Amino acid sequence: MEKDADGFYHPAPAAAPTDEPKPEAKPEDEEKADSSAKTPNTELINSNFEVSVTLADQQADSSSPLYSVKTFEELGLHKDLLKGIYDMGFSKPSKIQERALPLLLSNPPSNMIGQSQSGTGKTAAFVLTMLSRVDFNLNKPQALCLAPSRELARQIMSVINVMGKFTPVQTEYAIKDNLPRNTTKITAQIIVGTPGTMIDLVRRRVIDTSDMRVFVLDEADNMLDQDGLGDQTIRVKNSLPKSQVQILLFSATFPDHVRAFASKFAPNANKIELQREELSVDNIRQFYMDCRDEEHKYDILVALYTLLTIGQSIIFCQHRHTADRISARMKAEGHHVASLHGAKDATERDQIIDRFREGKEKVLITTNVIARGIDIMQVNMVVNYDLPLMNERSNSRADDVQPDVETYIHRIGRTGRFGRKGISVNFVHDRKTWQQMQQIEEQTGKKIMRIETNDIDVMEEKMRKAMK
Ligand SMILES: Nc1ncnc2c1ncn2[C@@H]1O[C@H](COP(=O)(O)OP(=O)(O)OP(=O)(O)O)[C@@H](O)[C@H]1O
Repeated sequence: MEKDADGFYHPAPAAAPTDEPKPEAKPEDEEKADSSAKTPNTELINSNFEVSVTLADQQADSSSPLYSVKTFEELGLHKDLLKGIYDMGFSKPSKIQERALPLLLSNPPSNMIGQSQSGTGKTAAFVLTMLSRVDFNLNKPQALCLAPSRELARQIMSVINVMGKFTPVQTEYAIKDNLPRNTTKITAQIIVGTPGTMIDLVRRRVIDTSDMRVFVLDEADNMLDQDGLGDQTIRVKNSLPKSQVQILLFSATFPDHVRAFASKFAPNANKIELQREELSVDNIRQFYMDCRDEEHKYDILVALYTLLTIGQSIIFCQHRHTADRISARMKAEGHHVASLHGAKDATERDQIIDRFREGKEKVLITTNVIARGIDIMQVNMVVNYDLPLMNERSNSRADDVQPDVETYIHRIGRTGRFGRKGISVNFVHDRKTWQQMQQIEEQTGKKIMRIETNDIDVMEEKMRKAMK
């Protein structure tokens, strides 16, 4: 593969991904699903994704009707919780919920490791479990939920508050700059937060863990990874009573290097998972655009601006300074964009994500900080301005840096929520990024199609077609 006359890197002809998006079989209710961001796509509820269930109790019969439910009523939930579920507009459990909920809610409580694609209803499953396990008459912490970012913790909290709105549940955050410094005791039943703040509150005994019943790790692979938040998460777990706590690990991805540890962390867990190839959903159409160099990436992003604002879009950069730099430049050129990353202070982060969630901002330029879990239905485009990369180790040659396939799957999963359509675009600009994209393609088993960038009008037309 060499640079051509236009300065682009192209694949060898035999391996060339086709220019034209493949026609896709339209799900029957596609039009309906697209017509309103509020109408869930029943494709996901009816989908044939193979959900594999491994029961911790080998004697149990996984084909028993007890292990799969078609309605929320069958779960024997309290009527106030059922009301909350229906109030959210959920009529039936999703595929993963069908299998997960009976196991999550059965007694005695058992641990679970649940893996299914982004946007398939994992959050609702573990929130329902927390809400149905706590005793509302006891004013003590009984469920802890950890997430890797404050944005995700706040989102999970909003699901708890909506689903639990007909119950007397009390909730509290364990996120930075939220609790008054002189707080001595949290009496709320469910606490959601990030690991650093949570361990701090546990250590200072602001959170008494003696009555804990449920411990949830959302984005669990990231939370257990030693390169990530592993240490702090383990410390939180070690503060919990040794028995009685139901441990729930959920993520769209569980790479091999955390899989074994996850099984130790949540011993005897029931496991629900999908094949890796099925993890990036088919309703997200993936493209790449080849750019001549870094500067050309910026030009292409600007050329895409109109398309980015048709719905909402998220632009992912590898570094905070890139997010700041391109957003400042775009703003100076009169475009309306927002940027969000971990170096901004808590209040600003909250304001930015809230404005984006409310649709007041249409384009969000960010880093991996919101690659996971963030659920905003109107996001119909994700741009990987920089491909996600594994931690660049100081001693590794630039050429050796591997793509971070898990993060890629999570990033593109910010669109195509709950079976809706979405598109993702990767910018490649040299041999190295091209190879990294090929590795992503190989490892996810999903084709990434090329979109020409030579002629902006043609590019725009192709994108518009793909977005329909
Ligand atoms: N049974 C249901 N019926 C209708 N909508 C649902 C149902 N379950 C979940 N949803 C909606 O689908 C969207 C995605 O769900 P959720 O955020 O739970 O996905 P997730 O699997 O946790 O995603 P991620 O892996 O990205 O964290 C949410 O907006 C949620 O409200």
